[in-house]
Amino acid sequence: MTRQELFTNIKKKRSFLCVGLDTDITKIPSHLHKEQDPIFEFNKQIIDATADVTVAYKPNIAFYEALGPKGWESLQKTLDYIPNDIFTIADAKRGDIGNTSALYARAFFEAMSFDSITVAPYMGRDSVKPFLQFDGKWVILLGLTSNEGFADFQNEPMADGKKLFEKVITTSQQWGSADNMMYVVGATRGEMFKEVRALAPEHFLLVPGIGAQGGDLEATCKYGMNSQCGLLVNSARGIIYAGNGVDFAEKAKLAATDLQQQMDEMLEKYL
Ligand SMILES: O=c1ccn([C@@H]2O[C@H](COP(=O)(O)O)[C@@H](O)[C@H]2O)c(=O)[nH]1
Repeated sequence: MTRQELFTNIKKKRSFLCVGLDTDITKIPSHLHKEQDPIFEFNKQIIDATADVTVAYKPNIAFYEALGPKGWESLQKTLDYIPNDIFTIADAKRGDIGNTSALYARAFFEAMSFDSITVAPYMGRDSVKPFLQFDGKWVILLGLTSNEGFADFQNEPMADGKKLFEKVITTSQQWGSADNMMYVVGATRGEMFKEVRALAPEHFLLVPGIGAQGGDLEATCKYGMNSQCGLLVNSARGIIYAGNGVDFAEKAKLAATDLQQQMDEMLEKYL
């Protein structure tokens, strides 16, 4: 999917919502356990309930690989079920020496057909570039993460006075462009979106941290939105576990629609 197609979907749905499919077998409603593949059945119902207000789905791979081969099967079925016009993100946070990264890329872009993958940048250029060799696919580099520990390294000044996340964002622009690279910036980072936008005005940002982590949608949009919206805002637990009974999908739909309506207002205000 191209940047323009992503923006067209955002305008059409008045939404830049990314639903996180962080499906935990211990948290899904008990009535689903009688199904042959409870994880897929849960995801299927979540997708049916939220697809009309959603522009991206982001399964976090940990939730699937923790279940072994059966988890990978549920992931593949989920990916196949997501409508073609919705952007897919493998939140896998991969990255290794070049030949290994090349195989991670094949796993998620060829064996599975995700549109994008999250990549940890800290092994540098040869660990990231293999993911950028696939036409129409995207790398989403960790920039400024949503968790408390972001301050340990990402926000630390380096010898040249630049913070590590600034260095990641500027240097990585030599490897890819706004048409095949995005950055992860947490919704908990507030005004720091200004610093990110000064360095990457055109790139899309994947923004986790809304909902369960208490991130701020208004600040994210005020400081982070660009002329093509430039934001994919993720919520997982806040949507998929909005309910825990037989009506879990309806509750998820309400939570997703509530967020979409706030996004509609943000688009009106800041785009
Ligand atoms: O900085 C980051 C990077 C990734 N994540 C991931 O996003 C979701 C957030 O889930 P919620 O339930 O909406 O909190 C999850 O998959 C994280 O691994 C992040 O939170 N922060």
